[in-house]
Amino acid sequence: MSKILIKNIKGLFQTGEHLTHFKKGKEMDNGDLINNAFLAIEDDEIIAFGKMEDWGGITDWRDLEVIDAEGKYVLPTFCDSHTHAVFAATREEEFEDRIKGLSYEEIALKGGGILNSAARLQEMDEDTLFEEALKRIHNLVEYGTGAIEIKSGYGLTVAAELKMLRVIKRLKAASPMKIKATFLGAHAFPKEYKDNHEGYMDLMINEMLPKIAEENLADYIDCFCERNYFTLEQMNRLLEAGAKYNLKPKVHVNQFSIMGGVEAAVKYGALSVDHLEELDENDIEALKGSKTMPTFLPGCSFFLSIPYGKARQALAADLPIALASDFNPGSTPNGNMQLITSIACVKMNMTPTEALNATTLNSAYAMGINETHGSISIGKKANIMITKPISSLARIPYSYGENNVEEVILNGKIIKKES
Ligand SMILES: N=CN[C@@H](CCC(=O)O)C(=O)O
Ligand SMILES: [Zn+2]
Repeated sequence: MSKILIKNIKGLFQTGEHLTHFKKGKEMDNGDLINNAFLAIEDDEIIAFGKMEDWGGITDWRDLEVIDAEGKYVLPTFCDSHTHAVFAATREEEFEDRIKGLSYEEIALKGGGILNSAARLQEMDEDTLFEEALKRIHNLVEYGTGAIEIKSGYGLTVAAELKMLRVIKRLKAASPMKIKATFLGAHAFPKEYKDNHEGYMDLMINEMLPKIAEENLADYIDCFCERNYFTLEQMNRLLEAGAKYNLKPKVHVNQFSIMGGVEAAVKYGALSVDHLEELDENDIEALKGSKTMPTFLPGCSFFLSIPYGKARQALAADLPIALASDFNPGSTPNGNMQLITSIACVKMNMTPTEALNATTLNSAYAMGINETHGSISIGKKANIMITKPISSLARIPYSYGENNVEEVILNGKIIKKES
């Protein structure tokens, strides 16, 4: 049995035994912070926490590892509920094209973008793809990410989509991170189906989905519902097909245009609706009282110079908000969740506490792991990060681009830094 006691914690964030599934509206500015706290871990679970003065003492000190966190904060690790972290190559050439004036949509229409990534991924063998993705996500642990959702969608053929999902399945087994897999065959229409969209829909529904279900390769289903990509009707058809295999939706909607995707996704019981750079009253009404988590991706807005989500409007309507990185080689080549909190504070006027709630408890909900992750609660997984000595929690979003995390514990084990 392994035991860790973290003592003298300057502030223990997101604590509680009976936390609701997520925080919404005004609740999001409450961090449930305990000052001068302790946290006790046994094996992979949190077994006790509270104020230092209430620490009853541990009677059995054998094999107990004590960490003194004087001047440091302890938080649940980030849950990154939206990424495309399995890919074959970066896309700097498109970055330069955009600097010279082409838009993301124009590059895609020329055959770049997602189709560019798909061509590269189709050529790469499964082992190389796996090894590179493992290194890539492991690098994120140092920045405090303890759970990650990863999508397919750079395959776009039966073989390549299955290859991507098998890689994600292998990552689940190889990484200490909690990983969820999402099938995103409906990321873009492949070139061969340019003039036969229904043919590609049939391919996904009749060939990809049954094989994915047979090998148990996906937890969720996604669709990029957007002009020049998938229509509302196509998304509905796909989500209905996914439901037959118990795949809950988590969808890309409202990145560039509003097509009714939010309302439809809520109707199909989506766990989250992601992007939302565009959001109208109708969308907000549809989300009110629903079980669907509105998820903003501020890193994408930053990198593509497109609007930021209207977080304040959503919070004023008493909605919850999750934030995720959207880590991918095209629109967001960075998975640092601390940076995501910075952009959310600076560009979306979220408070540091709101941003930290949105990247822990609420994003855990948005990837379906809130029963075990996303807060400091007894019985939850011991997935925590210890900051460097810092003046306040606001320092995390404030010092944008800096790594304020000193140590990460996943499943009760201290993660060693790569040398
Ligand atoms: N918008 C759709 N998918 C990704 C970008 C994919 C890419 O450009 O490779 C996103 O969420 O931003
Ligand atoms: Zn995405």
